[in-house]
Amino acid sequence: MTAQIIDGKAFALGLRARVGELAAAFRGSAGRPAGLAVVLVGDDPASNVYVRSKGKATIAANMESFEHRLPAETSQDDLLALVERLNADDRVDGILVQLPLPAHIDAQTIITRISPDKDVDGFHPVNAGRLMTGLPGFVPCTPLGCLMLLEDQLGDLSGLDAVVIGRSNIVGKPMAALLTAKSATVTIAHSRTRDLSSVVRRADIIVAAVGRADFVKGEWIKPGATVIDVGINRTDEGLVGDVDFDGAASVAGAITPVPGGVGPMTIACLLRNTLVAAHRNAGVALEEGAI
Ligand SMILES: Nc1nc2c(c(=O)[nH]1)N[C@@H](CN(C=O)c1ccc(C(=O)N[C@@H](CCC(=O)O)C(=O)O)cc1)CN2
Repeated sequence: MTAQIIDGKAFALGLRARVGELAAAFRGSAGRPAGLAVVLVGDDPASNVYVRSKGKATIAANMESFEHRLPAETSQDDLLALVERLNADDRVDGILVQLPLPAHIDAQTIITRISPDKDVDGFHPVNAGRLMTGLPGFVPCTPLGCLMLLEDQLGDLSGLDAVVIGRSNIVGKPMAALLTAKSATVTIAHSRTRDLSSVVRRADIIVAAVGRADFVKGEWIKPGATVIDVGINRTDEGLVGDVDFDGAASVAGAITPVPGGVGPMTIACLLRNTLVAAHRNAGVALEEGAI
């Protein structure tokens, strides 16, 4: 193996500690803690674990956690009514509805009802528009975490060739927007991309977010490239990413592992976004570049 392993777990712990210190200071100046409401509908086992981790991480970061666990048969109208109550609750700075939702609920309808100023997931169309136009807003946590790891690894990204594999609203599209804003030359590849291996071979940065185990092969990777693996695929061999790790690690310059790479950054960035939301909502200044 030649690649350096990018330790997302360690980076996330550092970020969480910084957010925790700033959240304690916020509590002092605002006279209340920053608050995050997390809503889980149903009993998906992985979602259940993520929601529990988010609650624990919120409390450990000196913030208040409001957890709402609703039965799988909750109606869309009842969920919308809860979102409206959370929008109006001054103790709540950030609202997150855990995805996926049960099939009878339209996720986009729910996301669009969250106040954009409490949308710490950054999924609301207003925040997507702010990201595209360079206005301050909330950036989805997973791509924000990927960007932090990339900048920590490579420094200035300008002029680098980046390929984002996957075009979801949650990862692929915001990731491409973030890399574009950093002046990388960005290609979004997807299931209809012709000759994907050649497209990937040009890239200095590869972000794989396809949701298919071991999809990206080592032979596709340019020697020395930086590989960010967003995939979390549960297989008989355990948890694996979208990148064939062993193949890629023998050619890449640096690579994120699964687990322990991008995943932990998602929750750390959620806490970061909640802290930013709390400062904005309470009118308390947060020093530029503090986190
Ligand atoms: N409303 C949202 N729903 C979902 C999001 C999201 O950002 N907002 N992202 C994912 C799930 N997710 C957080 O919600 C998440 C996924 C993975 C991890 C993580 O730390 N993964 C570990 C492995 C943990 C495991 O064994 O499963 C790792 O990669 O090291 C944290 C959060 C979908 N839904």
